[in-house]
Amino acid sequence: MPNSPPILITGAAQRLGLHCARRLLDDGERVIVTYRTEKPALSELRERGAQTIHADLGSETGTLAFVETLKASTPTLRAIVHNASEWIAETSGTLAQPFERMFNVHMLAPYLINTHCAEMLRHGGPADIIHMTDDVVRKGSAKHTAYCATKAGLESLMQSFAARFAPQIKVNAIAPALIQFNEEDSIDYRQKALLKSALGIEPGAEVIYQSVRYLLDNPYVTGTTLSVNGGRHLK
Ligand SMILES: NC(=O)C1=CN([C@@H]2O[C@H](COP(=O)(O)OP(=O)(O)OC[C@H]3O[C@@H](n4cnc5c(N)ncnc54)[C@H](OP(=O)(O)O)[C@@H]3O)[C@@H](O)[C@H]2O)C=CC1
Ligand SMILES: Nc1nc2c(c(=O)[nH]1)N=C([C@H](O)[C@@H](O)CO)CN2
Repeated sequence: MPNSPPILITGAAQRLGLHCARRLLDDGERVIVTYRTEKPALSELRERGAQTIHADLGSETGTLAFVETLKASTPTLRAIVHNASEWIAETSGTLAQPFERMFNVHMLAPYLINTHCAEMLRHGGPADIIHMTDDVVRKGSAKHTAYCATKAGLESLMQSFAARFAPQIKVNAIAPALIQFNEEDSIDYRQKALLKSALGIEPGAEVIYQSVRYLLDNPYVTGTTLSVNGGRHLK
């Protein structure tokens, strides 16, 4: 869609966000991605016409600086996908600092970006905001307590913004569980994680792109959470 406003995906230099950026470019969408750390795949996205903006969404200052850069880059947006995230487990060390970091990237940044950029989505055409939460919000997490709490906050923000921005802007969440392991995950960890869902597979990032595409294309879905969890709730 060469004349359609761009889709913004935060934290899309790797993994799920990168895959969604690639697939949306395949669809002919205009794409803007943010990155905190330069990664090899960013060159490919730039060659394909994506705009890349450096953004540290770990503080109010960093997020507001990004908002200014974004507003200078485009007058309108087709969608915002809040994908940037840190997955920090509880350790015996400091508790507050990781909690603050995840609060900032999972809650404060989406809150500020949605508030400051809503007008960019009000252009008369289809407009979406998508919050990437986590299936673990359903029941809490003993090992990723602060992570889960901040993702629960992101889920709540989705509901509030859906009510506030209707009918011009649809706002939804995607709640994944075990989409793509990290390289350092051990065989034992992987085997145990796969047993936690009814379907028992590591699906890969395409299922997240399919979920994003569904929400972008469906004009009658807002204020909802799309669970992409392989049936974890059945176990
Ligand atoms: N992968 C999975 O199986 C699951 C993923 N999810 C959710 O899906 C989304 C995508 O997951 P995944 O691709 O694994 O995510 P990653 O862990 O790969 O993180 C995505 C990006 O977020 C960026 N980021 C982290 N903190 C900040 C910050 N303060 N400012 C700017 N960017 C930041 C990272 O940048 P940098 O490279 O600089 O660190 C990274 O490139 C996330 O929201 C995640 O919580 C939920 C459940 C399962
Ligand atoms: N920012 C991230 N969040 C999450 C990740 C990740 O790699 N980065 N991974 C998971 C796991 O897949 C977990 O759901 C099961 O192992 C959760 N969130």
